[in-house]
Amino acid sequence: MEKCALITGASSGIGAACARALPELGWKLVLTARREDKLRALQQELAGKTKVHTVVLDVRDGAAVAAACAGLPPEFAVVDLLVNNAGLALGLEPAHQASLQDWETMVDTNIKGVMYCTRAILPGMVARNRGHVVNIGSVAGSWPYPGGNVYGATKAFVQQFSRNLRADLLGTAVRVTNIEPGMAETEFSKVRFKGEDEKAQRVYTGTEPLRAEDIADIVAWVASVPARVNINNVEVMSVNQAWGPLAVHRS
Ligand SMILES: NC(=O)C1=CN([C@@H]2O[C@H](COP(=O)(O)OP(=O)(O)OC[C@H]3O[C@@H](n4cnc5c(N)ncnc54)[C@H](OP(=O)(O)O)[C@@H]3O)[C@@H](O)[C@H]2O)C=CC1
Ligand SMILES: N[C@@H](C=O)C(=O)O
Repeated sequence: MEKCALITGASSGIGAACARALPELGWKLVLTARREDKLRALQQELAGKTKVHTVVLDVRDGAAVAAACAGLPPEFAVVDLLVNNAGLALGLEPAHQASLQDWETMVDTNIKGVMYCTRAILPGMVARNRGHVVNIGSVAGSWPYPGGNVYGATKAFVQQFSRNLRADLLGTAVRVTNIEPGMAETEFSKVRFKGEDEKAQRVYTGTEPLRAEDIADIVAWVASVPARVNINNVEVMSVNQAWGPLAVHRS
């Protein structure tokens, strides 16, 4: 049976890599993000591999999330895998200098976006007594670093929300997994440094970070273990990174 996965933030990085990895395991896809051109290009790339429906969606807009999830075409309406991946970090300033607007954007995207999407999709999963919510947290949710202030705190929310969802879902067959990647080379740093490409590139210079595909492989794995198994939490770093986001070995 072809099952349907809904991925937020599918227009680049880890979300796009998940979209490329899941069809091999028989998943059809609902791909969402704000950049329609990127979604369409990915839909074209995946033509012939699986069925793909795209939805332009800003996860910060709770009403839009609810409407989009309620209005999926019948072929995509039964979502068995929700990948809450859309997220971002903005800025690396210490708390006393950081932009409040950046903080609000991170809270709205990384916390409220995950809440809105989960709340929209979860009732169907519970009613069918099957489904899986995979949240993309971060090592920044457990490990502090200078400038990580609100970004890390949003990912700590994702970690504890994932655990508390498990508590609420006990007695159902619905699974919840929190995946916490370390540094992965995606558009993440470009977004964080707001187009200051040199700063963004410096993050990945002299080291070999994770690739988006590495995280997508983990998403595919946690979704394909036997239904009796719930992988609660996966913390994954490049071999060149140790105890936290700034503990990166560079040659
Ligand atoms: N790269 C890294 O080192 C790490 C990343 N992560 C997490 O992984 C996740 C994916 O990031 P990554 O792939 O690295 O970065 P990218 O910047 O490559 O991808 C982020 C995705 O999120 C989407 N997105 C951002 N804001 C919104 C929004 N308001 N509404 C809908 N979609 C949105 C973007 O799409 P669009 O702009 O088109 O809306 C894009 O598809 C994030 O949650 C991030 O925090 C965790 C640990 C490490
Ligand atoms: N690697 C990032 C993860 O989320 C970070 O710099 O915090």
